[in-house]
Amino acid sequence: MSRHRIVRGMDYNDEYDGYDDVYGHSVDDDCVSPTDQQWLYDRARGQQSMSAFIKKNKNIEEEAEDDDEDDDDEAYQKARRDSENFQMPELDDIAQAKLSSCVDEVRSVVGDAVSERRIVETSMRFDYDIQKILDDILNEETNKKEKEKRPQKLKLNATTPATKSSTTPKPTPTKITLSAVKDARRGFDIASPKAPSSPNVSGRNTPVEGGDEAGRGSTTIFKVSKDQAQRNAQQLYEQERATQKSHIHMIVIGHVDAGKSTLMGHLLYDTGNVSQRVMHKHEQESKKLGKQSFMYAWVLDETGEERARGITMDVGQSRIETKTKIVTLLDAPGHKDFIPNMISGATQADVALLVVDATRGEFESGFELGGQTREHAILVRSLGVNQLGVVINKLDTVGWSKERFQEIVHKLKSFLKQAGFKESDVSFTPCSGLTGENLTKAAQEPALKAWYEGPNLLEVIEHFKVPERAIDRPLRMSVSDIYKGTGSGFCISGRIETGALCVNDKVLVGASREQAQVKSLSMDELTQTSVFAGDQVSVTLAGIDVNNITVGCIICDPQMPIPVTTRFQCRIIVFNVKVPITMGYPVLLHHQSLIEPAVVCKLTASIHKSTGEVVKKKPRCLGQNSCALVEVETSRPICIERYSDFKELGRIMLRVAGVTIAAGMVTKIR
Ligand SMILES: Nc1nc2c(ncn2[C@@H]2O[C@H](COP(=O)(O)OP(=O)(O)OP(=O)(O)O)[C@@H](O)[C@H]2O)c(=O)[nH]1
Repeated sequence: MSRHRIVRGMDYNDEYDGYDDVYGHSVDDDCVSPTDQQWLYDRARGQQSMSAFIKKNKNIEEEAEDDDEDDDDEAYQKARRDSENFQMPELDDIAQAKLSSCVDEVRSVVGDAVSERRIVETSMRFDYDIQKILDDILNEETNKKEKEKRPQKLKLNATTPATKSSTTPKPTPTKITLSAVKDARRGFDIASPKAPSSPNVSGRNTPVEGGDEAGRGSTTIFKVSKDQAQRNAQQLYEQERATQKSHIHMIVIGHVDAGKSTLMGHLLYDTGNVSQRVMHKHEQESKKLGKQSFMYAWVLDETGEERARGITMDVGQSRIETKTKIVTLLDAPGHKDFIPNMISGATQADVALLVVDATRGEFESGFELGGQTREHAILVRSLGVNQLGVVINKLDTVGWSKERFQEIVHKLKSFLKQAGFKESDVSFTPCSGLTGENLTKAAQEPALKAWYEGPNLLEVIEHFKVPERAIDRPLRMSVSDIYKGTGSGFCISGRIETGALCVNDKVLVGASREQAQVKSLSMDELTQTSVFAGDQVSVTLAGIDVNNITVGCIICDPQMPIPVTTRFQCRIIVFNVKVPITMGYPVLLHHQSLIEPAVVCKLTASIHKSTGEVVKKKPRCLGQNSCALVEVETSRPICIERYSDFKELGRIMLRVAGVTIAAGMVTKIR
């Protein structure tokens, strides 16, 4: 009896409507089928693979673009640093050039502690005289008086005051050195956060009329403790974690029924992470329901509905310890209805295990006939996962056939290369999650032992490299869950993408820019005093209404806030579109755990996949397998980063009617 009776009972013609022309076509040994050409990147046709696309985008900032875009970029730089939707004044070309070089020069001295608006205003006021501008900015008292006297010449969006500084010693501009300025900045009397007039006033759940009134454009730099402001996160990390094992998050992906939960459940049991008593209970209970073959899957499929329906619906989480690592396992749902959950899980992952069912006909339906093997692999790669362990599972059903193993490896190798995985970062392991063959011990089954001498699954996991963590960057944490804690305040959970977070730290929450205080931190239910980039954590927050925080929002450093915007430019690769993308195309934007309705509001240019050169400015539409610069607009403000600034927060995915139509990287924030 199939575990997925209900799913299998579905009308797949309806279910996979829309996938026909993208997913489910074979990559043959030597050639790609004609329909695959629509979305796979065929080098033979002079087009670039996704790997090249992704590689290319790593240097996106350095790419030359057309003149219009250069102008836009100036605007972007300002908007990004100001962390608000600050509108640049309209100036003629010469004034614009003067202003730009002035802002850059001032910025190189004062760093990010001074708002963009402040620099622009001061630059214009002092007719681009650098010395006067620096003098003014670094002398708060003078600046304050000047500001009071002078009428507002620029039409600005936000109503909040610009950054204040009061106690900065007035340095002689000619003597300013970077270190001196840094010291001076530390002495700024940073304005305290303005208390919201009502808890809901600027909440993400309560969009406020007039956009910029919503507090997202605030230029206030919040006051934080000296300890928080001067913390050396890298040093703290080394002190606290030097003796601990490194930690990685591994997502387990693959087509529905490939055996992911069984494999992980068995692995957890074999590594001693599930007691015999619990396993016995699962065995007895699953037997009663005539579903004994799911007993290992039940370790991770914990909800009644998942067990009754026989499918994983949300990402199950558990952890194992290897000799050198702590590995958090994220068991993703395979069915296409739950891809949003799978995406949310994949955003937390460092590495992935792709499970395929070796059973004849089953591998083919997962890989070639509209299955999720392809989509999952492409999604995790687009989300930045570059190490992949492929598990050729259920090999017991084909008598441990070497030929079947090789056939599958061959087909997958070719596809994964085109999806952007480096050959050296991909491994293939024959296993049976049900029998436990080759999971934690070398192959025992004679038919497998006869031809396989490679690593078992645990060794594969052990050999994953730990990605570098951006610990010394400003704090960014994406919220994937919100729940009521045991004490006062409430809890959020999610991944620290960059930086560090300590108990008592002040943080800014999402697009509302409201401030909250960290009351407690925990990781795997253990209390912590500090957590770091790469950690999956629970945080108890105080000082903010629970209604003002939503899944998908970003928690950030009050002194280096994340940009908030409703419009950004991104470079996308189009996978599958029934109707070509035109201006006004409605999509669901996936960014970390955020799912937000959005519109493709501008088709800036079609670009060449290999060279990144503009092929056509302002194309009228984008078809399958095209690469383009587009602008996306959301109805509500969201927190987002440029890929070149924070690659962790600069990736997006566009989906329409349950189908992933494009993946991309944010290149500019408006
Ligand atoms: N013969 C055999 N059957 C297996 C193996 N692994 C899993 N199965 C069976 O395959 C079915 C599906 O297994 P699951 O572990 O639930 O599959 P899954 O990939 O987690 O399913 P979703 O998460 O819902 O996509 C169950 O009936 C399992 O007993 C295996 O190695 N060999």
